Amino acid sequence: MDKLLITGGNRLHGEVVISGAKNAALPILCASLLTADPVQLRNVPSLKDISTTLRLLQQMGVQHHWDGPAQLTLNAGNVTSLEAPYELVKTMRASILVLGPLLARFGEAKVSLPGGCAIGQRPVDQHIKGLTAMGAEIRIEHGFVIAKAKRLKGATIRTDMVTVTGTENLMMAAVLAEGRTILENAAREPEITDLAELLIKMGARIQGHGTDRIVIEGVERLHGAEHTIVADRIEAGTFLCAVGATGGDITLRQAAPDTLGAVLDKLREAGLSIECGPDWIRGQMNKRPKAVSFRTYEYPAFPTDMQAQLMALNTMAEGTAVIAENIFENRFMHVQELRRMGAQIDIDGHTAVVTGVPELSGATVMATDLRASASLVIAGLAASGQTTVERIYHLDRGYEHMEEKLRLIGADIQRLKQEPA
Ligand SMILES: CC(=O)N[C@H]1[C@@H](OP(=O)(O)OP(=O)(O)OC[C@H]2O[C@@H](n3ccc(=O)[nH]c3=O)[C@H](O)[C@@H]2O)O[C@H](CO)[C@@H](O)[C@@H]1O
Ligand SMILES: C=C(OP(=O)(O)O)C(=O)O
Repeated sequence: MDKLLITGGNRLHGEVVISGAKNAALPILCASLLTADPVQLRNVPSLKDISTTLRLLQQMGVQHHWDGPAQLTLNAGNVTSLEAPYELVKTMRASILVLGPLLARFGEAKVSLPGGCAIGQRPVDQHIKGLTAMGAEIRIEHGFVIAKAKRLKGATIRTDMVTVTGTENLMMAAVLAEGRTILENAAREPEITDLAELLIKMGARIQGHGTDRIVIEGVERLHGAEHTIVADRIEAGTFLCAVGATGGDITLRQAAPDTLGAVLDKLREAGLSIECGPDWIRGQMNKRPKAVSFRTYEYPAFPTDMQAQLMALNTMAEGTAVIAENIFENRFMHVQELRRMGAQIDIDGHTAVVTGVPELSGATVMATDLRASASLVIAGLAASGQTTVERIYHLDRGYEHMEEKLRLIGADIQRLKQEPA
């Protein structure tokens, strides 16, 4: 398992090109199952989760071809299997996103329940509730969701909570259903808007995406389309936290500042000077950060996927921050690792109280999930001495060439390759 070796203390200066969003690309790859025509994508990030999804689609008979860097064509003209096996699903929650498209186009699907994930229980009951309301017969057997439906029928579905992949799965199912589907209490994340925009290019009739009420008129079939995946707002936010921690002056290119409102507000509160253009963000920091309290909620509020990174910034800030995690019940696993670096953090239920210290000290730490890993990298970049971040396969799931991008802006960071025993 690879490790990252970081020597802290370098200020960050220069430009970073932001990749396409993982959480938009994953549902979009699954949306290729909805048509027999080619779907051409640009700005596809090169990530472990993307290669896992491509393997999953490939074993169903979906062909893919890289046409150039970040350019991918998918063709689901000859689907031969309607099953998503455990081996491919276990590492990646997003694989549940083949359920809606398979059921909508082929009338059946057998999808392994996603494996236990570190940040919470993450059930898929709302996906099942919605598809059942659309007329699917669904049973759970031997760890698989087994679903059948002659043709899905439009329905009004109000999910018990706001769910991102739930909204995506139901939206993808509804585009080929008979009649009108209304998704109430829908998620409003920019990645949902991006998926809806691709589906509309494929011939889907969708309105209200980006709001909490999405209305979909089902059509008989979809056709191929071309689409450029939206920039990764979480990657952008992570780099801004990094410069907040080390000090310096960085400009993010090919970014989407309009998707980052709540994050930019908090970073400004922490003392960063931030300027934005249509597709760039400049972040400058020349002092010790100030502590900023925040609560995670659904978009457009502060995202849970940025909680660990902003906590890392708070560990070295002046003052005390109160951080409430309201989306996942077990998303503080970076805390014990940050403490190993000298951070002062108390946890009470879903609230963390972080009292900033003047400096963290490098240590060997263990990455436990994707964003926890990013928080440890941020802490390591600012800490005194050397930090080793172990188990970085989590980071490779969701950040494209993170250490190379950081090195280009002056970080002292290396990957130590370790072949599995
Ligand atoms: C691939 C992808 O896009 N992942 C993102 C997606 O995950 P994901 O879509 O899995 O997260 P959800 O929005 O579904 O989860 C929100 C909350 O609802 C609960 N829930 C969800 C569905 C369900 O059927 N039953 C249920 O109880 C979850 O356990 C969680 O507590 O949104 C999360 C919240 O912004 C992000 O952290 C993830 O990065
Ligand atoms: C939790 C995340 O991803 P996933 O839903 O794929 O586990 C994330 O991107 O932070």
